[in-house]
Amino acid sequence: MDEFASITHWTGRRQSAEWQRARGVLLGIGDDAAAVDITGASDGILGAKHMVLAVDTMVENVHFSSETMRDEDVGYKALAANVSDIAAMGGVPLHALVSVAVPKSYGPERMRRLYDGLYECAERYGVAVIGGDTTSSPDRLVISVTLTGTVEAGREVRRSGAKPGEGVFLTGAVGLSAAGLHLLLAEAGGGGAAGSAKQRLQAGDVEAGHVMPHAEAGYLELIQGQEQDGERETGQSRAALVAAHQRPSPSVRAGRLLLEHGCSSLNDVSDGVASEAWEIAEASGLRLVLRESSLPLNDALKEYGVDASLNPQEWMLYGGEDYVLLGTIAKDKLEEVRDVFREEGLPFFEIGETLEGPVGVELVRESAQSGDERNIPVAKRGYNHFG
Ligand SMILES: Nc1ncnc2c1ncn2[C@@H]1O[C@H](COP(=O)(O)OP(=O)(O)O)[C@@H](O)[C@H]1O
Ligand SMILES: Cc1ncc(C[n+]2csc(CCOP(=O)(O)OP(=O)(O)O)c2C)c(N)n1
Ligand SMILES: [Mg+2]
Repeated sequence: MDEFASITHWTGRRQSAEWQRARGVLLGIGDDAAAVDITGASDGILGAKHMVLAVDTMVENVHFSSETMRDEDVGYKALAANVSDIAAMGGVPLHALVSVAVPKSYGPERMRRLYDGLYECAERYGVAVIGGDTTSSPDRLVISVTLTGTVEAGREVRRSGAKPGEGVFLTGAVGLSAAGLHLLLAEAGGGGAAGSAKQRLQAGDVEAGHVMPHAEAGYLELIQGQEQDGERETGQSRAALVAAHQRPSPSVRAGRLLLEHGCSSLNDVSDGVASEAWEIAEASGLRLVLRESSLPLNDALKEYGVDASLNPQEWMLYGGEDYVLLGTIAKDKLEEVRDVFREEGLPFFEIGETLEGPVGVELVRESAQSGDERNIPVAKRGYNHFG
């Protein structure tokens, strides 16, 4: 199959012209460039709007491998990671351009499966696929997605908008994706150690009083002693962790609600809560204090951590690829937001607060015995491609 036939094989007859027109698409795949009219898009935005744009790339053996992701998952997640960036601006995702560099080992059927997953995500979030680029690759698959979205003019939610004295929240569970990756690599054999290498602390972190590594006492023992909430089917936890890794659910609806209710900053959790919290703290010039007992410890994560004798807090703070939103909002707005999220059946976890500088991120740990509290500095680290 030549290049053009391949593109048609992957993308042809996936989205009707009518469906795309509702997203403002005037001209889709097939010409030198696509043409769109964002003012004509039915995106639910009334009045003046601005465009928000994001791009994210996934590289085989960096972001995924044949052991961790099926081809469908790669396509799904490549788009989902971008959808999450648009959600983190409070925006509505609209148009995607997809660039792929394809090795010989990926025949037409594998690429078609990749696009099955990509279009599944596109349908779920209402994204029109309007173009892309195709090249060969000597060795590994690379997929890069560029996504547009819209947001009420001048209302995009930035990282820099947090103010001292606000609440800090998460729109979903964290740590599951990293635990899912650990599990998949461990099951693949031999990869478990390699997979957790990134999750180990550098020696210096412990002396510096940073959050303890998996082997250290405290959190793991604490949660080991806790009751599990009810019986869990074997495999249920595994499925939850694997799904979180392979099929993230970006918080678009949550982002829209948060914008509407005047949240002051948002960041999506791609590199880990610690890293994203540091980005908000630095951009906004304040201290961000998280409460250890308020971090949402998911049952499946807890169970896997206990089984693997690894501290799930490591995954929660430093794992990444959760694609939920971390943000801040004035405390007097918390109650209405809490209610709205409950009504819509969306998770909303209040995990800390912002204080006046110096810039940094801390974790308040309460002693189980004495009830004493101490603040532990949270290391500024997360997934780093050049680390
Ligand atoms: N991987 C892809 N996924 C989706 N659309 C693609 C992809 N590659 C190319 N396209 C689209 O197919 C059409 C033809 O692409 P191409 O032959 O690369 O055009 P050109 O030679 O003008 O760059 C364009 O509309 C382009 O946006
Ligand atoms: C096989 C494999 N090894 C390691 C990882 C872990 N990993 C790769 S990239 C990444 C962070 C997110 O990627 P990035 O490109 O930094 O996303 P961005 O911040 O640009 O959205 C993580 C945790 C993985 N997903 N798969
Ligand atoms: Mg990026």
